[in-house]
Amino acid sequence: MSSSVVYWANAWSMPMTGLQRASRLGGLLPGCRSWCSCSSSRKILCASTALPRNLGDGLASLESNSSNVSENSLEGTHVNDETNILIECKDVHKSFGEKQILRGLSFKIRHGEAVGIIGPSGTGKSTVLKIMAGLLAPDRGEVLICGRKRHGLVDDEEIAGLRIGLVFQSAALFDSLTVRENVGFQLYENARMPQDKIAELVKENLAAVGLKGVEDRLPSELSGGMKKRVALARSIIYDNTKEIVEPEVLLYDEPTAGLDPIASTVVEDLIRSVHLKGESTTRRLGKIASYVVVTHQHSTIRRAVDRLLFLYDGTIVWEGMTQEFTTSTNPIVKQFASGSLDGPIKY
Ligand SMILES: Nc1ncnc2c1ncn2[C@@H]1O[C@H](COP(=O)(O)OP(=O)(O)OP(=O)(O)O)[C@@H](O)[C@H]1O
Repeated sequence: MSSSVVYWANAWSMPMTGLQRASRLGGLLPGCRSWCSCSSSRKILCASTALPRNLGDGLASLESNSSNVSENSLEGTHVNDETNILIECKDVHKSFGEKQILRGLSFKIRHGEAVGIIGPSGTGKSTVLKIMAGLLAPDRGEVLICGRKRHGLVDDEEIAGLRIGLVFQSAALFDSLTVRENVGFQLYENARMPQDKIAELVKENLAAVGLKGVEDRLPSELSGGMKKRVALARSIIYDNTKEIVEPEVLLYDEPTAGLDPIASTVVEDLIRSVHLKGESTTRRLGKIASYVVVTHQHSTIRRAVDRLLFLYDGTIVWEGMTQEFTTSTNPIVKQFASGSLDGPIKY
């Protein structure tokens, strides 16, 4: 058996064949699904014992980690660390029919990073997340997971030791299941835990997203914001009785879209709080080693991520630390940050 786990949280658009396939593979997540083609003796194969870096603390090395970034588009501090790369997209191309969406996209997500992907609507941000999660295959270029090329999609047996979760914009809860069953679905399906222990974990994870006493409700009895938080609880719950759990990269697609400012703050802080910053994956099991957030919201950019990738016209046209975003002189970034109609971005 492979030791790989690639898990996909909260996907709502999975075709039935995929669901059935996931079930066969033994790890179906709720609305999410889990491809657990793994044995119980899974090992951390790519967890770094190095502490995640505090990216805001003056790491001075500059690095162009994106071959298509223009000369002046790398700003500020970047990590020149080739040993801690969890996911790498290399010269990725993707078209839908005649429409070319990605035209040679390259970037790296390192252990410990909190990365935002921003850019105008329709530029392919969600597509990038799906490619990273293994739900879509690039037409050209490659995706490396812990340095190993992914040949297939999510159930690629050769990917080992890194879980990749995708939290879709839509909460994608199972309508006929209670909140408890939705949040605990993965554990009810896969874990060898007593039901009361799972219920306890569900309660804890719901409390972490600011929800109490909703376990017995159906999704239809929740507001949109509550559903999003339930979906987040579902994406962070894990079997904490296991001795070793793979580190995980969580990919969030517009986690705060449609939320009021306070609910957005709750979600942004939650995204931060489940991150493994400052701790070793080997010590705190099952926590989020790195995460990537696609967002349009300024508050989410400010609160939830440290480094930004700006996607435009199929490539990363700018990358920098979050604080550099508003002061950048890059005309594309300037226009986007100010919301101006004048500039290189045409609608
Ligand atoms: N499965 C698909 N089939 C055909 N076209 C698609 C598919 N998925 C995405 N597209 C198209 O690819 C383009 C990029 O879509 P994507 O959702 O990745 O953009 P985005 O940057 O996330 O947009 P937004 O910010 O509006 O959410 C869009 O034009 C979209 O219509």
